Amino acid sequence: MHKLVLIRHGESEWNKANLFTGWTDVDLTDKGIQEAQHAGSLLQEEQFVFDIAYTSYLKRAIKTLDYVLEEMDLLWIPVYKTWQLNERHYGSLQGLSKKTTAELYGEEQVKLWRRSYDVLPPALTKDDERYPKHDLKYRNMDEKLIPLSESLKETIVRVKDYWDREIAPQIMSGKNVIIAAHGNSLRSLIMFLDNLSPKEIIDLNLPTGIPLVYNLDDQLYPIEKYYLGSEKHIERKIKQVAEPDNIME
Ligand SMILES: O=C(O)[C@H](O)COP(=O)(O)O
Repeated sequence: MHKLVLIRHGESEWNKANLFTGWTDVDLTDKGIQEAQHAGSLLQEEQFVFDIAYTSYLKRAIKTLDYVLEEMDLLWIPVYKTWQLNERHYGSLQGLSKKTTAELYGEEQVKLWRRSYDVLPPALTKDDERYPKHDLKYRNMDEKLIPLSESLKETIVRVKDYWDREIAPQIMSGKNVIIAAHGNSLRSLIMFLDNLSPKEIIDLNLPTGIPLVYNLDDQLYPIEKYYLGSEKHIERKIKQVAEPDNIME
């Protein structure tokens, strides 16, 4: 049996402000730091040990992983960063308030943008300052791969490609892996791990900073999965993510 742990980054500045974030590189809030540290201490208490870690190019996920590994005294393990684990690109919604967007376009439309499998958020144009090519991090990236907007469907393609090439072989070879990433890049991973349908994925919402543990068989099919932490607290956090009006605390 193989163990895999997924963790969505702790609360970010833009989670707190209720803004569409996507590839915008915003920092953790103090609460987000505490969530990450708490996740690390839970994993430590439960005697998890990791051999290798993966994260995105975005500091909210990178720092979450760092706080987790620091709590576990595992800062020395190899950490691989990739744009392929970045949050789904939210196109020209990035920077807009989720609440105001719902008032302008209606809650149904916002739910489609946020949770449907294949509805694309409105795209950026290449002269927009939010276009990733203007960001140093992506300067060596093949322009054909740089998104102007992504639905979950597109996000899954790049997450699955990285999973198949890099992560799955490490797990198969016996390594314990932790992945610190984002609400929708992790929903993508979960969609293919759990073999969810486009209808089933709509209702999956990931809380910030809570470790999700998978026990996988030799073919990497899930045998069991569970969140670490108090059930009531986790349910409340999931609800906040699911309902736009409750995202603000
Ligand atoms: O990019 C964002 O705004 C968040 O990380 C995820 O947002 P969502 O829960 O609205 O998809």
